[in-house]
Amino acid sequence: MEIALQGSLLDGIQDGPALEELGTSVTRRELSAGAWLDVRPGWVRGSDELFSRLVEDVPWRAERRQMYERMVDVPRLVCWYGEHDALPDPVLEQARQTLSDHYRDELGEEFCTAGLCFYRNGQDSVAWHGDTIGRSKHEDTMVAIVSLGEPRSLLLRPRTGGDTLRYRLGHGDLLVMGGSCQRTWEHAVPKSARVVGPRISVQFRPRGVA
Ligand SMILES: O=C(O)CCC(=O)C(=O)O
Ligand SMILES: [Fe+2]
Repeated sequence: MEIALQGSLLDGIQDGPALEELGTSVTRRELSAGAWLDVRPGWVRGSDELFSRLVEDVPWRAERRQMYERMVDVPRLVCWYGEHDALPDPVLEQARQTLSDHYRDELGEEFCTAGLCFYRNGQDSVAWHGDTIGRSKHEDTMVAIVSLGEPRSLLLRPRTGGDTLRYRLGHGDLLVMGGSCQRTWEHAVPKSARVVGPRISVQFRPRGVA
């Protein structure tokens, strides 16, 4: 009796990151042109510890890319996990599985890859783009983003012009871009002039979408 009680008490105050329920806690927002967003604030409980673990455990890489005739630093650190790579933390494995289960009927396939971005401070950013490398150039798909650490603004705007939407994402929030979102909308994480702490974004995508 005492032991059982202690066990259940320990469950309730269990340390360490874990996933909250997904189910009906996800709110959908229909956008124009067959695009939509699902949002689930605070999906990862204890997310600050997961953030710290990923800062340490992920082999972050600085990338450079050609911009006209110059090579420039990509303003964030990155790490890419393909479908056969072990993810750097069991909570991310669990997140990928839970997302696959939740969206399987609608998506018709699994989330496979994980792209990680580390925004070290307000100077790190990602410019306006859609994730249109691969099948997402022509097909509807989903990109699920888990945000850890300090909140940053994720902006979205329709390619045909229109108002920009702003979501402040951090501390375990989930946002899923779905439908035609990668083709018909663009997204960005702009630089911030304010002093902002670091954020990690984990993007889960189906095979052949980048
Ligand atoms: O930081 C984010 O959540 C977005 C990252 C992103 O759009 C990308 O890597 O394609
Ligand atoms: Fe993106």
